[in-house]
Amino acid sequence: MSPPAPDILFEDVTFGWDGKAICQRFSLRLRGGKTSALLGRSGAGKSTLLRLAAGLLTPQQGRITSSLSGELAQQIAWMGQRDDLYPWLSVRDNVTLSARLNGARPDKKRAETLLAQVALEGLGDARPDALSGGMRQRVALARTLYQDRPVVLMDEPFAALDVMTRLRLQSLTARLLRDKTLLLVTHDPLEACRLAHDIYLLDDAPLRCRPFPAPDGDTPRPAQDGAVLQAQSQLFERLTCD
Ligand SMILES: Nc1ncnc2c1ncn2[C@@H]1O[C@H](COP(=O)(O)OP(=O)(O)OP(=O)(O)O)[C@@H](O)[C@H]1O
Repeated sequence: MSPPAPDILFEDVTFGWDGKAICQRFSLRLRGGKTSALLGRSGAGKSTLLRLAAGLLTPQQGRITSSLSGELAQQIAWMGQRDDLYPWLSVRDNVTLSARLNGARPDKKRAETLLAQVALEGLGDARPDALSGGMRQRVALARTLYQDRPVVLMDEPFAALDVMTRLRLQSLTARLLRDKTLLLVTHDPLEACRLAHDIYLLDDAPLRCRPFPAPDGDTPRPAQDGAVLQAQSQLFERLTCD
């Protein structure tokens, strides 16, 4: 059995680009096994925070740790706005890419099971170019699940999709990543209100984090639910008025 998904702790993290501070003594605890959404103005520093958590950038001060023992970077899977599928590999080989990169034997059966879970059954031999944008993002989701990491970082994963595809993928993501610690950067207040247990608004650099009350209830919350729509409109107001 996998260990429970860990809390992620940002402690007094300071980081800047070219002398411009993005965060100064920034602290935040992400609850293990829950989805936290980060929203804020473009350029506030949301992606920088994700990259710090992933170990792609190093804090100039402070630290980012997991409540599980071991290195946080090894506990993380990443999914971004672009699917980054390799066009010369089949869909199945894209899903099992992490095994190839680690010199492990790709588990084709598991890849097929995951493709079925994202409703792409039988498409393992297809090339990514033959798929729609929504299908490609579902392959990217299967690739993320294949890594079976307890923490998933998502940077605007559905931003490039049409609204109906986006809603479907949000629901699928919430179901398939239910037990993970998920940190989701999004510009979409509805996405945050449907998927997140904890919502944070980020002020411009140097970052300050303000909690916003997420609607009650299990995720994915229905997009047409009254409480979800009300929270979405309040969140939209906070984002546009601040
Ligand atoms: N590689 C880099 N070199 C220098 N500055 C950078 C680099 N990457 C990001 N920045 C700067 O850091 C700031 C925060 O960028 P970041 O991408 O984290 O913001 P964001 O909140 O994710 O924005 P968006 O919502 O538009 O994606 C911006 O001013 C950006 O120009």
